[in-house]
Amino acid sequence: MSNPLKLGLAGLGTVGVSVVKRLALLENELAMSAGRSMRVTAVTARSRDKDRGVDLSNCTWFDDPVSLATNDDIDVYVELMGGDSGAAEDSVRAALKAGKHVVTANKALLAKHGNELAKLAEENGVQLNYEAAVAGGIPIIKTMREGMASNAISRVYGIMNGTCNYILTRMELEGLSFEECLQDAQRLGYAEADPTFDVEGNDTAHKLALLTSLAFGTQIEADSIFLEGITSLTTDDIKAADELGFRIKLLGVAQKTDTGIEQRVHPTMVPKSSAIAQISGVTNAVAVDGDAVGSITMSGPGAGGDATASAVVADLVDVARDFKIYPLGRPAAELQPYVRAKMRAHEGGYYIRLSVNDRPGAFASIAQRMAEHDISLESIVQRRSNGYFTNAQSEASEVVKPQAVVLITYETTEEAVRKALQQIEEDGHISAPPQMIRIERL
Ligand SMILES: NC(=O)C1=CN([C@@H]2O[C@H](COP(=O)(O)OP(=O)(O)OC[C@H]3O[C@@H](n4cnc5c(N)ncnc54)[C@H](OP(=O)(O)O)[C@@H]3O)[C@@H](O)[C@H]2O)C=CC1
Ligand SMILES: N[C@@H](CCO)C(=O)O
Repeated sequence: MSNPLKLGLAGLGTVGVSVVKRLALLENELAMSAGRSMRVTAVTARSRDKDRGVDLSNCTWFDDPVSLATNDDIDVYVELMGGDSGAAEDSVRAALKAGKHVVTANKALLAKHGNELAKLAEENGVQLNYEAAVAGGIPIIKTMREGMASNAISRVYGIMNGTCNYILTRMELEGLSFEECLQDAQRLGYAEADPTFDVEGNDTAHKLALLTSLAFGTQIEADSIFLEGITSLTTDDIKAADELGFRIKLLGVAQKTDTGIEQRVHPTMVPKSSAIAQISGVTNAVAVDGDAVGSITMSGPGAGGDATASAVVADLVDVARDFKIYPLGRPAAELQPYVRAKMRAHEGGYYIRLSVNDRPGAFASIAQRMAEHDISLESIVQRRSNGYFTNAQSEASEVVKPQAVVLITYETTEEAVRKALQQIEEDGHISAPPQMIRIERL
């Protein structure tokens, strides 16, 4: 057997510690399948004194990630700190330039700098592996980059953030508040260091940006992604979706259209009977449509120490086996420029919740605005609220009853819906900004 593969590990948090444990637990099995043993020889984190619950006594401690990344005594730099700049960026760049293989779970870094980092890895003849960066334990990078290499891919979509799916599932099934669910997701190690990245959709966008590049052979272009998170969703929306036969999921979708590639991340209503609606808790699911295979869907744990460590260690096994592949599936110089499809041209059904002031003519006016933009309504659900309030725009003495009205549209365009809603707001018949959720009949 060859010499051990020496690993320098930066980051000893949820994922880093799970990687150390998994390497120790499966030491012999991994050595057999990889053809050589793997050993963590050097580590870094912010705090040297913290008890991590793992034995690091044989590892050299580094205060500085860049020094670790470039140290002569490591073969692979394993970056598990997170962040799209600073220590993560500097150390990964330094490692690649120093001829070290890099394994990382850092989708934020790759979404921002992936094109350059892939090029740097190629120039230095080393691997840049990042299976853990997308959908945790699901081997979606390998599936798309290797297993589906002979397919022309037309669409990739899915639930790619465990924290959001965990929150939405518990809000729906247990009626818990958003904050309670988020705190639990943080306690369980699912959320990002800054959880706004999860709930505002950025984390899904980072992952989608990587899958888009693999799917269409284009440069990574995360800044062009249409982005809406789950923070504006209310329990009323979740209940209304349920009553109408839908479930709300945060989806990332990338698909080819006539005008370019659409990349979007937003809460989506999916029919309860669809496969994606059955994905609950921290589980992720990614579906890929290819011309030869039709549609392939993979589901599995999208976050958490063990699941993510599974992907990190698989990447390490690839390095140990000396498996070579272009990080983005083709030479970085051959990636095509990304051409963005306009979100306003997006076609689909829409859920619209309006808080309508119950005055004569309000409903007729709303229906008229919809008709003016050729929007056909599949259903209208009207619910009287328990309370009354005084409408600021009405006479001081006038008391109006707000009514929650939910409209479900047939297929229409984003442009039409946005224009109609803008006019409805200007008409003054609603007491709060409209809620709009896209429907995907998967
Ligand atoms: N948690 C998950 O389920 C998943 C996470 N990821 C990604 O994996 C990476 C790590 O995530 P996770 O383990 O959850 O994060 P944690 O916050 O749990 O751990 C981060 C670790 O990095 C160390 N660290 C942070 N900044 C520095 C720095 N400047 N110098 C040295 N060490 C530093 C921290 O040190 P200290 O402990 O001393 O503070 C900590 O040990 C991120 O990129 C994340 O997006 C990917 C998939 C799933
Ligand atoms: N915070 C991320 C971790 C996995 O990438 C999530 O919840 O999905």
